Amino acid sequence: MALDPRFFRHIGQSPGPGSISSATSSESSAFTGITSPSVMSTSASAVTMRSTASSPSLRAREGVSVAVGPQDGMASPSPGGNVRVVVRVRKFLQREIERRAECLIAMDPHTQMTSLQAPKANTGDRGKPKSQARGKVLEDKSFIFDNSFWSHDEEDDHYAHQEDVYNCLGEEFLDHNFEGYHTCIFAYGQTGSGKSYTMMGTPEQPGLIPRTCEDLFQRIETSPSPDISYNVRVSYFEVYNEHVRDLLVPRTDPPHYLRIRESPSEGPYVKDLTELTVRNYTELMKYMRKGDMSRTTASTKMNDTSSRSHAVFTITLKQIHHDLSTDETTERTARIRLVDLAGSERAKSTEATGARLREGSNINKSLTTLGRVIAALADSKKPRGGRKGKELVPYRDSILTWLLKDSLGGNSKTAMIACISPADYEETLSTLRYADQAKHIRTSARVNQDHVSAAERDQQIADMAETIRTLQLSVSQANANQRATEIQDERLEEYQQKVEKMQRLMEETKMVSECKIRQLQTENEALRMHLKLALDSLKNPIPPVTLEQSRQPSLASFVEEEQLPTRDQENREGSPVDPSDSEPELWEDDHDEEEVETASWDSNEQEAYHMQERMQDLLGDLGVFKRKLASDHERWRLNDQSRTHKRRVLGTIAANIR
Ligand SMILES: Nc1ncnc2c1ncn2[C@@H]1O[C@H](COP(=O)(O)OP(=O)(O)OP(=O)(O)O)[C@@H](O)[C@H]1O
Repeated sequence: MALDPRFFRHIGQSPGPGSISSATSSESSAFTGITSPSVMSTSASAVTMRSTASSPSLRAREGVSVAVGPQDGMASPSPGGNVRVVVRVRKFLQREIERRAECLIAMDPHTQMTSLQAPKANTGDRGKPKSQARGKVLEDKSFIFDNSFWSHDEEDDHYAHQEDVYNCLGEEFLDHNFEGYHTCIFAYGQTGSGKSYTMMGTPEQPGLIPRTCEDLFQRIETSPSPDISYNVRVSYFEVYNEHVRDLLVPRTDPPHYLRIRESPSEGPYVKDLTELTVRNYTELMKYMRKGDMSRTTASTKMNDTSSRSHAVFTITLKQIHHDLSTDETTERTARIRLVDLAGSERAKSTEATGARLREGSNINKSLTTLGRVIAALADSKKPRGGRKGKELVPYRDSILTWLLKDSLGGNSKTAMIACISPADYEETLSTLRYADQAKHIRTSARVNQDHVSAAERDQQIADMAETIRTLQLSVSQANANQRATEIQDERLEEYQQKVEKMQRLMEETKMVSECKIRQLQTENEALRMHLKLALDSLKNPIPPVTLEQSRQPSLASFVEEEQLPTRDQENREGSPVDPSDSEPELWEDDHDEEEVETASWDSNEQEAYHMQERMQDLLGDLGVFKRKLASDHERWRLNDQSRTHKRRVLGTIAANIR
């Protein structure tokens, strides 16, 4: 570990204490890049090898001048460096022990060589180095990397613990961050090969990310210069099924995905990504764990807690140094990107179906693109500077490569940790080939430093104050507009409620009216019938049958007798009529009957007449009622039209307001 030499020079002090992470951590280990005791003992050849790989570590240590680079307010240039590539093999997992898997990996701590042995066809074939698989000849392969971390058997001397990986790689990269470089460390490998273990680790065995965070705050807290102030911010996102999701905000259903934008100075970035300022290690870890919990993982046949997404944890370190004597400020910004990629997987091995299968195919797709990007960047014969060259690197073919564009081939010191399983020939060979290609990638890291004079700073402050004022104005304007919109919305809602209520009322009234009409129509019909019957019976009176029988002869006799008295009178004209001979009773009776009949006719006629009069009145009333109903209907129809019109107008107002 080393603190920024420029700052030490400024205050004339030596670097602070070493990393708290490891007792084996020391300047010598950082120089050699080898920290486990056994590896340290064989450091000579390793040093030679890493020197030729032009690792960022050596450049940074030699390049103290970088830290005191040009004071012109521009980022200082630095020669390009190759991507640093390390490989780590894990121990056997339970399922591999159970199937008595054979370890196909060997690592030489002297040369940092990783060898992959072809699997034997059967146990009797021990001597034969070659075997056949699907028509292909499987051969032993060897690769040399910047570091080969042997984490297979803890009993071995050169076993690499979590802290060894950090001391060898993480610590050195943190040095670069304090020097003002952007860095990126990403773990690559097949599913279940140990990427998350290396990057995150477990609470008992913390990985590279927590160790980097811890060391970062250790360095800040023990910073010897009071003139330097630090600002640390973190963000954490995942790329899942080709979508970006913020891991520092609670999960939502449906998930909220973020968009990617590109700025001319910063390259591609995630828009609206949460970036939190952190003051200490505890706070930072809290956010990291929160993000970790939110990350998409699932159990597969190959790994109980398989990461189904690529996770990108970013720490932005800003160092502001103010020189009291000149009243000048120097700002250094470094971005520490720590990436835990999802593992490549074979559907056949994972036996995934449904969502898992879809995830797996998306993971493979983006990793294939990463492979093509690495291949394009590693092919030094192809020009990369011009327009033509840019088009050759397929960054945009996946979200992952698009977002890592700067880290893979731009302003960053980058390391790849290739994680391999000890007993999977084909997958391991593929990973080692990827890693081998990545060694050839050269990035163009530069110190991100801004030098600001007192006058420039004052101008910046004035500009910022102006921007803040404008923003405040637009915020208050927006607030006012929002309030007005809210009031309009409330009114609109109120009005709509009233309209609905009115509509309901009218519908109810209409129903009652319809019911009344039906009743009146029935009554009217009944009255019509009644009247018709009454008139019919008046016009054609039909006497009751009994009355008809008794009254028929009497009527006949009545007619006869009506004529008789005339003759009798004629006969009796000369002779006195015996009053006793006359039939006065009969005459009286007949006369009474006639009178009764006439009276009854009169009263029936009267009754019919009254009834007719009443019917006329009722029909008249009905006509009035019908006319009233028709006018009510017309009124409602007009109201309905005006309501529709009002609604339309209000709708247009609301839409205009929004
Ligand atoms: N160096 C190691 N030492 C001990 N255990 C390890 C080591 N590396 C990996 N493991 C164990 O192997 C298993 C798989 O590791 P891990 O989850 O890190 O794989 P991965 O590459 O991240 O997988 P995926 O891509 O599916 O997420 C875990 O149980 C982990 O604890």
